[in-house]
Amino acid sequence: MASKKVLTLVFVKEPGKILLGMKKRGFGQGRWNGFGGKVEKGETILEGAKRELLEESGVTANSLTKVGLINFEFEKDPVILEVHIFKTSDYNGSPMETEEMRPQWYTDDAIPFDKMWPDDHLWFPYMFSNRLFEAYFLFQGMDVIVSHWIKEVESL
Ligand SMILES: Cc1cc(-c2ccco2)c2oc(N)nc2c1
Repeated sequence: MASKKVLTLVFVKEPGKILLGMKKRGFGQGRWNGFGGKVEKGETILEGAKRELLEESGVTANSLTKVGLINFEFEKDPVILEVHIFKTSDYNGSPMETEEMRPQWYTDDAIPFDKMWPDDHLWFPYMFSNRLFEAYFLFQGMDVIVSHWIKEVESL
């Protein structure tokens, strides 16, 4: 019986650069990613996204813009990850290292895709060109994408 786990990812943007975090432990450890995690009972997806960004980077988002919605599935695993992706350039605070993440700014033309999840280079162009998207990725283990689709949508 398939079940869903709702997660968030937030990318902080400045003109020409993006804030990424090196995941120091747990799921996705050793990869650069946006900031995020589980949405807890009693909070909205937006509240969860803001909370995880603050917990993981010390940055407070004043507003978030929807970027996309991705469903990730792993072979032989009934739990589908429903990941809601946001970006912000309206925030307070300077990024700081936490137990979970080591933040670092990257210029948009030098994103370390070789040290990120293998799906990122496929949907980052939608984020950078402000095209709302939905996507699905089927993983075999943590490194191999067996199949995927991405489609631009008018609303999420
Ligand atoms: C399978 C997978 C999971 C995540 C994830 C976990 C928590 C939030 O997102 C990813 O994030 C990115 N960029 N690719 C990802 C692939």
